[in-house]
Amino acid sequence: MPSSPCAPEEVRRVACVGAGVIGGGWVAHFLARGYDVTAWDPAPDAEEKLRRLVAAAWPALEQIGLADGASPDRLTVAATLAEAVADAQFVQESAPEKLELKRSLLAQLDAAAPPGVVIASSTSGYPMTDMQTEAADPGRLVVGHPFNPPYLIPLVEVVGGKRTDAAAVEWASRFYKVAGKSVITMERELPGFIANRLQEALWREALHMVANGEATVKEIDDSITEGPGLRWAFMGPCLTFALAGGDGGMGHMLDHFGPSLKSPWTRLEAPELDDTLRAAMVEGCDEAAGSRTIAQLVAERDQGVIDVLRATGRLPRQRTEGTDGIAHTPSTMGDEK
Ligand SMILES: NC(=O)C1=CN([C@@H]2O[C@H](COP(=O)(O)OP(=O)(O)OC[C@H]3O[C@@H](n4cnc5c(N)ncnc54)[C@H](O)[C@@H]3O)[C@@H](O)[C@H]2O)C=CC1
Ligand SMILES: C[N+](C)(C)CC(=O)CC(=O)[O-]
Repeated sequence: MPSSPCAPEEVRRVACVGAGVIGGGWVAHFLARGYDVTAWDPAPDAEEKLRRLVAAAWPALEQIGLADGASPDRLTVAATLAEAVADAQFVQESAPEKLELKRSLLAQLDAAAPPGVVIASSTSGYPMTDMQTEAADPGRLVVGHPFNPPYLIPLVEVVGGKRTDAAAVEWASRFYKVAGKSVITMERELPGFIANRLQEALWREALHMVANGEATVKEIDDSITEGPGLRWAFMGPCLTFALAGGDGGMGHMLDHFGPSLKSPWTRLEAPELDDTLRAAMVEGCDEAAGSRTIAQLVAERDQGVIDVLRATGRLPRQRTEGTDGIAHTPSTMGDEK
């Protein structure tokens, strides 16, 4: 692979390919961090939806602090994929989670983007080794797995495939940090990466409980938001459980509770996602949402994440009032740029 044409700190132009929930979220994030963003999405109504998503996210982004010069006006929606990436200095792909589509799209992006520019996929679980098979220069393809919404949740998991150049992984990790993200750079490929492997374990058990009538959607959600979720925002599951061992820490915790690992609390197989389970999950979520629309829930979630980031010291607690009446808080989530 030719080396990247610029240092991560010098990037000014980012291309986002695929502009749905996650691609749109990336667009909002990069705009808020002061980049020029070009997006492309083949759906006929993509531009309208994208601009709506950015407008809905912007108040939250203003709250956490915009980079100098950041503006939704710095978004260009390109007519073609080639136009979108023609002068990009970094490309984020967020197309649907279909392996064949990813393979062919990444090959097209590789053919169209300037030589050496790093191309990252938002995939939720495919190893890059499986996606980079058709690209002429697989060395510059990495996974950059975000969390929804990418404009508020700091984590990105970065990992290359067997044919990825180590320099591309290093470059992408550095770039995301400069762009305000919190990065885990994985040494080796793992389907589902780290966080989704953990989330899927929880999710699988939730589906089992609903399928078996053991718990409702609301009980499952409350059990996390009123319970362990409060701890997980600032202390992970391992350290949290070390405290369950009292002064004896993790050692005592394992001696005491280790045998329960063999109890039937965990079920290794995923449940069949049949029509009945699908309907139960949809109905349960509708009930939990009550009269709140998706747009209202998104705003509620965004405010909740900001409050948690602030409460846990990852954003300044004090806000200053700008002359326009908008709270401008310098974000600590992008302090490397
Ligand atoms: N939804 C989520 O919570 C998360 C999703 N991801 C990953 O992000 C990626 C995108 O997922 P979502 O945004 O949820 O899907 P989505 O369905 O909301 O958006 C996908 C977009 O891709 C567009 N598209 C279709 N064919 C395309 C092509 N050939 N080239 C470019 N764009 C194309 C669609 O028009 C659509 O706007 C997937 O790889 C997914 O696994 C990662 C983290 C979280
Ligand atoms: C549901 N999902 C597997 C696509 C979720 C993710 O990949 C990450 C997230 O946002 O939790």
